[in-house]
Amino acid sequence: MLTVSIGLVFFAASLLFVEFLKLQWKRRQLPPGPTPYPLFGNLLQMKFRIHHDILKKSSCNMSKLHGNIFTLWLANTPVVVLQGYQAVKEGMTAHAEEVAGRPQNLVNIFSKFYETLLFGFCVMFSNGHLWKQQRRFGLVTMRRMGVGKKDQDCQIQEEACRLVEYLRETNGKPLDPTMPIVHAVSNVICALILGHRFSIEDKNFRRLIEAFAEYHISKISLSQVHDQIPWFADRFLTPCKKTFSSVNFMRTLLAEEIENADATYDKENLIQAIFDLFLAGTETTATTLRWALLYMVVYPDVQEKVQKELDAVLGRSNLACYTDRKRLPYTNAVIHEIQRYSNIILIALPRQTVKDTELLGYPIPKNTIVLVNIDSVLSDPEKWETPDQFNPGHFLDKDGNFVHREAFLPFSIGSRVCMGELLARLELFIVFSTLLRAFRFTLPDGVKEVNTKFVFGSTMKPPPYQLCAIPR
Ligand code: HEM
Repeated sequence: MLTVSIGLVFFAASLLFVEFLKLQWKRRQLPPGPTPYPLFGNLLQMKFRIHHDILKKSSCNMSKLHGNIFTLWLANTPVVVLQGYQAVKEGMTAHAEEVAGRPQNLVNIFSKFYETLLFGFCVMFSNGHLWKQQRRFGLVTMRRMGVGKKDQDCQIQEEACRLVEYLRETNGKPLDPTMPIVHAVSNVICALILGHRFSIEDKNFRRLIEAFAEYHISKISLSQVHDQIPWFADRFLTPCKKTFSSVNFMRTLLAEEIENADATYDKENLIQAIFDLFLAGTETTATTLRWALLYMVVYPDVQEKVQKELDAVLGRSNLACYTDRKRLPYTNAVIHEIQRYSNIILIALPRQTVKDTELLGYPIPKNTIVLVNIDSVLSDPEKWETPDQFNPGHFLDKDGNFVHREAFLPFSIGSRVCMGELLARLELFIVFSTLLRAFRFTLPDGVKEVNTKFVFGSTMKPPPYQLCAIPR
């Protein structure tokens, strides 16, 4: 009996050893990185989590050890990580088309669950012709609907003014600004792509927003259960059922909207394009605006300076337009610093090489996953004077003029750069300026300290907080 056990242990150890050698052979041409082990790759070193703290610490250490491009193994899948401005810029632009894919087999990095939810052709995760078609369609739709034109300013101004009205009704009492901000941002997208806004009381609108929130909080653990036993999850797991029912509701509502608009486009394609813009465009912008208000209560001197500049340049009555940013260098710098410092997307959506290519001198085979560490760019010590401090001075010269910084890449870079960058910039500028002209934001009485440590998720959100909007 003992001999059989020893034999089995020896056999298993030999298998593991062969696997170990195979792994070392496979990694010989890839960028360097920590030694991967059979079955787990580097997951043991990463404590089985792609968590920010771990990634920040380990990627800093790894870039010190291995340079600004290194390979991590998630089980037996190699993932090449680009770290810091120089590596990200070069890696994403030198052969932009060759790193423009998304991992086809999302099971490896996300899950079958998400693939099912996204119906396989969401612009964010599609590839090749389908991606090009969806991306072009989305961009043309946004342009046709006026993004970047004067009309778009008016739509955003209208939402900003309604947000002001809503906050005014609170009479300076403490409130969590999350829902009013989400309503405002969602209505900008509705007005843009559906041609009308919704009243906050509208049942469908409320359900639509809840459905998107439901979608965003669907957990990785949930997806893993769904992947293993889909029939069970679909029938008996309430969060799973809720997520799918939310997605179905969203798509049905969008289908009805298109029906009413008598559209002549390919219906499925159009639903997906609208869905994408909603999915990618609401949470990101709303989360940034929530950080913006939080930083204003944490840094009241910055808030006061913005308000002084807004009063001096725009007076008390004019509405803020996007072109005004040129006359408002301090306000513009503060908005940029809010985006840099809040850094809501630590790592861009995963990329995949679509053919054999080269990244920073290393040959990278087709179908290799590439991660762009945006966090490491927005806090690159070689590019920012005080990377770990909230400092609007990062975007100002010594005379107080606004300066563009090449390492400001919150929307990523390359062929798959954020499609909604312009819309997001418009929204952030107009909503932020309108709110700061109307209110002084303060902490509720008795609250002396605020937690600014982000909550890890699909975007890095501020922890729930309350503030008072005191009319100016
Ligand atoms: C503050 C707000 C926003 C931030 C920080 C942000 C950031 C990003 C980032 C980092 C990516 C990944 C790019 C890559 O893979 O390299 C992305 C992709 C994308 N974003 Fe945004 N985004 C914002 C707002 C928006 C808005 C308002 C929209 C649309 C209305 C939008 C639509 C998209 C789409 C469709 C993609 C996928 C592009 C593709 O795969 O080709 N985003 N965004």
